[in-house]
Amino acid sequence: MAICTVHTTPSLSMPNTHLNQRQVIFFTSARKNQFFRGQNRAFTVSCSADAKTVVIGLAADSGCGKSTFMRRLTSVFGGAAEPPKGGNPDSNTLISDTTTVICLDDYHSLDRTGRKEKGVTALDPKANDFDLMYEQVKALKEGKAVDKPIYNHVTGLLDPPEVIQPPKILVIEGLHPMFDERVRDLLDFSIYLDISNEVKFAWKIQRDMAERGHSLESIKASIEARKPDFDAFIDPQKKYADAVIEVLPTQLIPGDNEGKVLRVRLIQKEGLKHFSPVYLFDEGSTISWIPCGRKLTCSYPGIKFTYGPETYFSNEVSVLEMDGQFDRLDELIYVESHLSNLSSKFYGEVTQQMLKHSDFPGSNNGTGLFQTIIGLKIRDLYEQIVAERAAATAQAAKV
Ligand SMILES: Nc1ncnc2c1ncn2[C@@H]1O[C@H](COP(=O)(O)OP(=O)(O)OP(=O)(O)O)[C@@H](O)[C@H]1O
Ligand SMILES: O=C(CO)[C@H](O)[C@H](O)COP(=O)(O)O
Repeated sequence: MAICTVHTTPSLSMPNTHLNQRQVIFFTSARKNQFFRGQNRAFTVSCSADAKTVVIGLAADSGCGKSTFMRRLTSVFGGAAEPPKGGNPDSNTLISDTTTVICLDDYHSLDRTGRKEKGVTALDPKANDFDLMYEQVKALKEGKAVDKPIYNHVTGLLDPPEVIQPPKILVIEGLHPMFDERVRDLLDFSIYLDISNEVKFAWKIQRDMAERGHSLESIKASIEARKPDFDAFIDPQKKYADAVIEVLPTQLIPGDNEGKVLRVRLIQKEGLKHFSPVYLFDEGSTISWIPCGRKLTCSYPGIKFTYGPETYFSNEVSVLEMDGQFDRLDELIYVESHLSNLSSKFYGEVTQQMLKHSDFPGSNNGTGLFQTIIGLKIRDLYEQIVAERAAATAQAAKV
């Protein structure tokens, strides 16, 4: 769909008829620059700029909560996300009314055997096709469908491609959304999930031992084997992110390394056009707040919020931090009422979203809270961009 202008001309048979000279309508871009002749008038359709897809990048190592974040984000827009209908059952793509989430593993240029033969990991840029990633994200952003490859995580092979239509919001999630400068420049907003080694280890053990039957030694070995490439190619992307969710062990329990109680920091870049950071109490000031008391039930070790300005990789940021976990999620409304710039559509929307997905990992702590907040921020960013485009088109029509 494109936003187009219809130029009407007086009818050839009725040259003095007063007609609207221009009208802004929605038209398929296939009709662009065509000439039509109606009953009493002739008109052409010209499209100054095609309506573009908003592109969001989400970077993180494997097993760091990308899928959970995506489920929270999709829910903010309503509707469930599903794999392409009738397609490859092992597709990594998730489509909803508003969003399409593509997994960048699909741009692995080497399959599992190829990586083994060449002695490279999936994190190594040599195992990924950044030219194709750039071309296809660019095409989707311009409103063109693409034939995207599929990396099959079950077989470790590259499957035949699937057609991806340009959505309203395209999320590219995976190991390298901000690695290649050309791809990075296509992003309207970028997020990095920065999970500390201790916490990553605890989550991996929980998932891969409990749910996938791996041994403790094999989990340790896999983390160690990936670490050099993670440090070289994945971690450095966080300096480009507009928002970083940093997950660390709690500071409320001295010496804790269980990874159950978490300290989570939402690092938000200042000065972006379509994003204004969430703040606690008083924008720009430094705050420390322990909300436990009459309105918020807290068992040991309690909850502590902090907020304030910082510098992150030479960028001015504001950081909202939550250490600890909620006992009763419905009481989150008390915390929500003290946060500003949430981009919610009604009072209590953050709490409502969190309650709706109370079974998702991290719903009782800052990971779930900050993922939900960023979900609302992405909706707001999308709505701002769409409104700006509509205003620009209306203005062009007036001129
Ligand atoms: N906020 C959280 N709190 C606790 N555990 C979490 C959290 N987020 C994720 N996990 C754990 O990590 C596992 C992986 O989460 P998720 O599937 O969302 O990550 P992912 O980055 O999409 O993983 P992959 O890339 O391997 O598919 C979950 O099954 C859960 O055990
Ligand atoms: O880091 C990863 C991204 O999710 C995977 O390890 C990578 O895609 C390789 O996949 P596989 O485990 O199928 O070899």
